[in-house]
Amino acid sequence: MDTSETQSITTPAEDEELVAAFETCILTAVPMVLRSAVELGIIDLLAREGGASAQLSPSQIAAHLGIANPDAPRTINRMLRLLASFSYLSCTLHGDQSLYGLGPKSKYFVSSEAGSFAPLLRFLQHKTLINSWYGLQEAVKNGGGLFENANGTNIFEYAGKDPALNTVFNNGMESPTPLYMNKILESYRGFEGAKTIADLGGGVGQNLRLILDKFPNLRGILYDLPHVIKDAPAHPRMERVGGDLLKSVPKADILFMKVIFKSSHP
Ligand SMILES: C[S@@+](CC[C@H](N)C(=O)[O-])C[C@H]1O[C@@H](n2cnc3c(N)ncnc32)[C@H](O)[C@@H]1O
Repeated sequence: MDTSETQSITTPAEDEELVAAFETCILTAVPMVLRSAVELGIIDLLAREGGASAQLSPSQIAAHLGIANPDAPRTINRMLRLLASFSYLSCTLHGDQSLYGLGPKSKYFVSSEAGSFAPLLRFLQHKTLINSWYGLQEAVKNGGGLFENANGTNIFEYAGKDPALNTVFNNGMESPTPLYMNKILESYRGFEGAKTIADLGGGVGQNLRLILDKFPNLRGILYDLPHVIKDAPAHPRMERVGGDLLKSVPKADILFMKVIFKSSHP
């Protein structure tokens, strides 16, 4: 048969759409696998032992982590192959052996004072939050909020009653902050000249501490719900005040709010 006369059934664009649609069905696996790789300590291990260019085999990874299960290297290989195919890790083939190292995106999930998305991933992939998504159709049909419908109250009140989730929530908000707040502080001039700033819904003070460190003449008020404020570390120019911003807010030259959204809808 003369292949030059073969008719294309689909266009290249349609082929891409088909692959993208199929990929969507398995996308859930990506943050789930990444979360497990973080929790197992694989991402930190690759940063520590693998360095910028060195790579480790699944067997070496299992040995470093002290995992005795003989099937673990096989499972780790499957996990890391998925993460490599989504550019989280690098992967090199040596014969039939795959070696893995940090990749373009995984550096943002390494534990670091300079900021990490790992705790945010841990929070957003928490069973309590994931479970709420199953109520989306119900919320569309009968109203209410996703989290409220599944858990009887909003995420903020719920965290106040569940200390473990409260910690996961606060860490999830705190840990990525330096990744973008330091960039904002390099160019934003709006804090200059002010004497006081109140961070409303400021979490455990992650943004405010960076702002105060950058502006030594500024004094700050960290304002959040009492169960959040009790875990906020001290800063010499920061007052920590527990309260409800829907009822009252402190007075200050600047009222700062970041990632605050309050809604009774999903
Ligand atoms: C998504 S977090 C953002 C934290 C911080 N602003 C940041 O950018 O990382 C929302 C914060 O708002 C706080 N919050 C929610 N409702 C509040 C209320 N009624 N009064 C005070 N704080 C509230 C939560 O406790 C939480 O710390």
